[in-house]
Amino acid sequence: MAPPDHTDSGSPAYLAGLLLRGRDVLVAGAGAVAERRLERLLEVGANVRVVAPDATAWVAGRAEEGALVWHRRPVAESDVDGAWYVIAATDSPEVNAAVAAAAEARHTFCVRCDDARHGSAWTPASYNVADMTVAVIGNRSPQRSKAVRDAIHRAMEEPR
Ligand SMILES: C[C@@]1(CC(=O)O)c2cc3[nH]c(cc4nc(cc5[nH]c(cc(n2)[C@H]1CCC(=O)O)[C@@](C)(CC(=O)O)[C@@H]5CCC(=O)O)C(CC(=O)O)=C4CCC(=O)O)c(CCC(=O)O)c3CC(=O)O
Ligand SMILES: NC(=O)C1=CN([C@@H]2O[C@H](COP(=O)(O)OP(=O)(O)OC[C@H]3O[C@@H](n4cnc5c(N)ncnc54)[C@H](O)[C@@H]3O)[C@@H](O)[C@H]2O)C=CC1
Repeated sequence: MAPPDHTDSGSPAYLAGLLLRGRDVLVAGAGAVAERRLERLLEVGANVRVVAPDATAWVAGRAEEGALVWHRRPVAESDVDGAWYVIAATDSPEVNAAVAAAAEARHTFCVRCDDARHGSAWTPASYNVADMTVAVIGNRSPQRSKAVRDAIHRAMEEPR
């Protein structure tokens, strides 16, 4: 089910703060995009399973030290079983579509990195400081969200 393209106010995404500590998260694909999202998932303590034939050196390193589990093979629909949250970040639109469909069938939120409208969650541009996270989300406008996030970051650092 595709989200609406726009609303009368704000992003079409409903922002929620997911508490993923100790919860199972599936990341399909282990390239640059997956890596960017994995950093934060590990910071918040999610139990991450990565499924991908190849991974970046950073992902392989985190797997080696036990920070996440890396299954070195193509993803299967059954990998979605048990996950609270899914990121479909392979470089194959067909594979991402199959992962997103498996997540939809299980009522599990899924970010589809190649075709956001056919996923059920989006990743904000974020910034973390002490016990505070700033997250900005637009309407498939990551560059604009990044710019707003950076502006907020600068404002937070200005002396009062
Ligand atoms: C909708 C969303 C869904 C989601 O993936 O979660 C989405 C979708 C898509 N992004 C695409 C492209 C790029 N996205 C980035 C970067 C970021 N993308 C992020 C979020 C989101 N991206 C979600 C909500 C965004 C919003 O607020 O509106 C950020 C903020 C967060 C993060 O990724 O961690 C992060 C900045 C992180 C930071 O710097 O902190 C770059 C690189 C860059 O900018 O450096 C590029 C390549 C250059 C370009 O095209 O701009 C494509 C086309 C893919 C294709 O070609 O196949 C799609 C697909 C589509 O729109 O359907
Ligand atoms: N949403 C966003 O912010 C952005 C999204 N993209 C999209 O994300 C996709 C991925 O980008 P990158 O990480 O740069 O690609 P990449 O080429 O660096 O990595 C692709 C990953 O997918 C894995 N993979 C391939 N087939 C698979 C399968 N059957 N099962 C499991 N894993 C499989 C590969 O092993 C590899 O780890 C791009 O093709 C593009 O469509 C690109 C830039 C930003």
